[in-house]
Amino acid sequence: MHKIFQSNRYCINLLQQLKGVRHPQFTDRGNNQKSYFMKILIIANRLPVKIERTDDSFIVKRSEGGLATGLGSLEIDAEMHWVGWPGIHVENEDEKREITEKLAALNYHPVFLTGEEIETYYEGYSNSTIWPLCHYFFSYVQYKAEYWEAYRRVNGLFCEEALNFIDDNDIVWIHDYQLMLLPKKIRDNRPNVMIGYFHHIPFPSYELFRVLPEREEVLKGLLGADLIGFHTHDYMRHFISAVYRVLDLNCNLDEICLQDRIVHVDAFPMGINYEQYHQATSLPEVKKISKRLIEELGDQTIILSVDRLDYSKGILHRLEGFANFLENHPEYHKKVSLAMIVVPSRDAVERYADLKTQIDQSIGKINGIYSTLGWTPVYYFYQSFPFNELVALYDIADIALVTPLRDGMNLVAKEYLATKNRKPGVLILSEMAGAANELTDAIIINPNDTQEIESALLQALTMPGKEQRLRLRNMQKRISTQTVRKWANDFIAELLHINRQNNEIFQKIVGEQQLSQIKERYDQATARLILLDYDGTLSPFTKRPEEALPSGKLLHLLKRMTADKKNKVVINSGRNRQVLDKWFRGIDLDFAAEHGAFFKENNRWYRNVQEKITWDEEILGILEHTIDKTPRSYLEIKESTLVWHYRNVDVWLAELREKQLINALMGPASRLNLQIVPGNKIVEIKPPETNKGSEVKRLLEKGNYDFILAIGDDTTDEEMFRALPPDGISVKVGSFSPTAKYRIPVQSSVIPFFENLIK
Ligand SMILES: O=P(O)(O)OC[C@H]1O[C@H](O[C@H]2O[C@H](CO)[C@@H](O)[C@H](O)[C@H]2O)[C@H](O)[C@@H](O)[C@@H]1O
Ligand SMILES: O=c1ccn([C@@H]2O[C@H](COP(=O)(O)OP(=O)(O)O)[C@@H](O)[C@H]2O)c(=O)[nH]1
Repeated sequence: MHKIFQSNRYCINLLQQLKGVRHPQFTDRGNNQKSYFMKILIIANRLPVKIERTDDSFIVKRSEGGLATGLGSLEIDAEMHWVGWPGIHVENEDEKREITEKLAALNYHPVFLTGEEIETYYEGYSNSTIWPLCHYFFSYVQYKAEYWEAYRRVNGLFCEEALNFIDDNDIVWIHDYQLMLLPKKIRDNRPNVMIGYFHHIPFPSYELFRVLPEREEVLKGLLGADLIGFHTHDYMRHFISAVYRVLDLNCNLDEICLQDRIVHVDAFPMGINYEQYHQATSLPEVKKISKRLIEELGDQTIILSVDRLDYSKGILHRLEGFANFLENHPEYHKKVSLAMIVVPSRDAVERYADLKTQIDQSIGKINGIYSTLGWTPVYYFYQSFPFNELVALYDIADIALVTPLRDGMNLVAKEYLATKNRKPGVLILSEMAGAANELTDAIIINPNDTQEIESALLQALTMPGKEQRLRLRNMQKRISTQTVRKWANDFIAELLHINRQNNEIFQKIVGEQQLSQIKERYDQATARLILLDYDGTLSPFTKRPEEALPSGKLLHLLKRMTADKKNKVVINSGRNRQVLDKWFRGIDLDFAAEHGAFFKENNRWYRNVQEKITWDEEILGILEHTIDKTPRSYLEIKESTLVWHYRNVDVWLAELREKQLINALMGPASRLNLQIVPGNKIVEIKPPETNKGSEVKRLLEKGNYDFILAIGDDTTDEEMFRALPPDGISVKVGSFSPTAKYRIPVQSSVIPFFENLIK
């Protein structure tokens, strides 16, 4: 029984092959690391520093956030540089110079922003357009031409500064939504460097992303990277969906095929420095603060929440849930308090300033109603806490209440769990945080349902110690292995792997050197066999197959090729006999039609398959049903094959229907000994005996050639490439082929290639 499921996913095949061969890990590279690259350049909106102005100077303090810690622990021997905004507004040139010199000692390179740029690029496009869009706050999105202009301009400033430090072989790792145009800008200037981009916030569904007027430029900007990382598979999926819908690019699962390289997309959930938090409760300073807090709070149960002031964090929903809880559970009055840390953030953005007022009012109301002389229901801190104080709060808190309406990851949830060393605690976590994907032993809530917050609080307050410890252990197991160090190392390892893979693939592109090698062999040959696929190779892919008529230029080329008596030129196509005869009338070509089911030699057609097939009712029924459910798809009935075409169907729907169709056809196809072949925007049902390769084999048995060249763009052409002898020349048109020796990235280069060859 012949049943072959060929994948049309060249890139995946290739990836699998290459993965089988070698998957470089840092340790693989032994002592040769320096030959791979010399520097890693991190570019993020903010430098990991705090700069304080003194009377006559500046003090620069490193601020080791999660990112800096992770990158600091990269298992890679390379010089590390950072480019970013120093977080301080300075206009005076002498002051800028002084700060630049101080930062240079740390390998940090500042991009200074003017007041106007902070307003339009940072508060504007970054935090009033992209941030609300990515966090599903559609009605908060503000479009202003000057925001977009500034965003572009400032991305350009980051690029200019970064270019001062980038050499070929360097790694550039760009972070976050403030710099989405930067990967392309750097690629345009330094085509050979490895570029990674990590998106720290959610990437919204296409339906939301599409509203962005600059969606195309933003996506193209990101595609300058070789690797694009997200916290979760959902964000990754949304991004790929936006790419194929907005840019109409060829995407194969986690790969986006561009003309000159593949961009990979993957999920890398960011972790924390687990040990730092886990050991923190043994620090004398932390112990002291914890003790003081316990004394001050008495034996109250403490619910803790920690976030930047941001509408995405669901602070008002949390307060409403807590207020409901107090109203409905008076038995917990004087026994439970909510300690709420709200770190000031982006307060020049109107929405943030408004939210601050609403939070103040809500807390005022709750405390006004329920406070007693000895009990404050909500302790509210509108300030940032240093590490020791924060971990002391994590340590003493019985419950962490994390309720974002959307959050890229949420590191606070992980930090709370990691700190839990001395005594257990319960995490209540919103399902809308990226962290919820990993922390499945938390009490997961939908923060929009304030009743659910209320019942989660009750569940947490009554959870037996044994269950708390079990849940905690499970989650600590995960976060202690998926650390920020692993996150950074995984990302860079993948970037190196992709770079190597892209280099291997792209060595095959037919450039001047490759052309002259092929031409030399062509010129020396005495008997040549030239096998040509038609659609997508000799003719561009059109909306309707009947529109893909040969151009005058092509017909002229074929006449010249066939005029040379040393050439046997065969069009090896999936098209039927009638079309080939009609389109190439008067040219001395041979044909193979319907994937080798028929062939024409010396002006006569022969068949390799039985008489015209009467198609089985069940198969026709399945196809009909698929067409009914898939607008703009249609069936082509040929003499020996049935083809379901879906080139005009939405990509997502087509993918779904393709899978469903193949599943449904499997039974009848195996009963009737038919082969199902997925191709480029088609699924073909055909007898298994013939394919484009069987036709090549037949031709090779009959003739003796000293130059054999096959060219094609589709999966079905792989059979043709595989059937060539070892010295045969296989040329893939378009994206990658696991088999072909050469590649011509675009169809429009095919005719010029042959014109040069026969010149
Ligand atoms: O620089 P700011 O405007 O003050 O904002 C602070 C950072 O907030 C965002 O954090 C995100 O990254 C975290 C780590 O990946 C993730 O856990 C969180 O869910 C995200 O919201 C933002 O992405 C950063 O660029 C800001 O610097
Ligand atoms: O007073 C505070 C409150 C928070 N954080 C840190 O701020 C980060 C917040 O990260 P998260 O991913 O939770 O949210 P983001 O603010 O990045 O959206 C965490 O690492 C916290 O430890 C801090 O240093 N001091």
